[in-house]
Amino acid sequence: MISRNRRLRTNDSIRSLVRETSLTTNDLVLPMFVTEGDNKKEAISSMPGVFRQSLDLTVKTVKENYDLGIKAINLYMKVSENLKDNTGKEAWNPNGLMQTAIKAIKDAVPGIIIMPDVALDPYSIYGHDGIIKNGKIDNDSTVEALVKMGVSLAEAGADILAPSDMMDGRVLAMREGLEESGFTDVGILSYAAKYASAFYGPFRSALDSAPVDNQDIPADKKSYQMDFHNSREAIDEALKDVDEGADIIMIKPGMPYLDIVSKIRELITQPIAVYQVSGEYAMLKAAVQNGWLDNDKVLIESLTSFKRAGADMIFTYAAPEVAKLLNR
Ligand SMILES: NCC(=O)CCC(=O)O
Ligand SMILES: [Mg+2]
Repeated sequence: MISRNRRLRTNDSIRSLVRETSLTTNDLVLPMFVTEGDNKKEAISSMPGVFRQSLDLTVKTVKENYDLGIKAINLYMKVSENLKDNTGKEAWNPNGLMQTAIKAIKDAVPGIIIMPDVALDPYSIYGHDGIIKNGKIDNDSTVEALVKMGVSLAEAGADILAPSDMMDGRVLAMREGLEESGFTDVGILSYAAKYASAFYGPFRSALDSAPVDNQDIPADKKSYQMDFHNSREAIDEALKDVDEGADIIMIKPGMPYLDIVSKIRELITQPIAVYQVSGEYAMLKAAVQNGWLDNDKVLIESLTSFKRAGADMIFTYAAPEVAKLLNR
């Protein structure tokens, strides 16, 4: 034998020398759930270690995580039922929870990159990302609403808008809305390939935002989120969003969709984000709680696999504990 691959695996030093990818705190984006009120910290049972917090505690958590090296957060609001309707208009209330949260966090931690979620589902009585017309999710009126939401979040101080709704044409409309309002430096991270996935279950219970059971409206999000049987369609979605002005492209969920990450990596030059979604997080944590998997090892391995597939940044609920592991 001339070639022995094991030579370069002999010890830790040689392995680190030939390492092709590595995970650092620079890669991490922390998704956070904010709820109304003061001094509130509510556990989310299907997401061990993740909490819905009122804004005062959220600001503290952001500060702690910034000091650990986490430079970006992705925000989700849980608003009360009486603020929800079919238009989602609470989403662009200048004094709404999201707008207030962005201002308070920026004041306390000016260096943090705030990437608010842009979608109507937390504000929709139907739990859909769009406005319902004649029993269907109406694309174009939803896009108009999303532009209003996006501009209002930019006014509050958002750095990068993160539209997760999967309506067609919303990236271009949002880019134009931002330009016209003078927010030329506010970026767009588009959820370009977001699949209709069963892995979002724990997230929807965290925000109480699942599509409601009502025979007059669609029971699922399959008319706008992607069919998980497809991959060419994901490429088309990503290329379109790049053409429409997206600065960063998101692929979601993560672990079951690494083939998509790898394909899109070959085709675009823009940074790619991947989301380790609530169901992936829940799955790992459940096995850890049973003593079946080693927490630290599976977290690092699963997140590193996103980097290997081609991701530049990773949205993960485990960001705080992973940052601590990486800082050791
Ligand atoms: N825009 C956020 C989601 O759709 C769900 C994420 C998750 O399941 O973690
Ligand atoms: Mg699209």
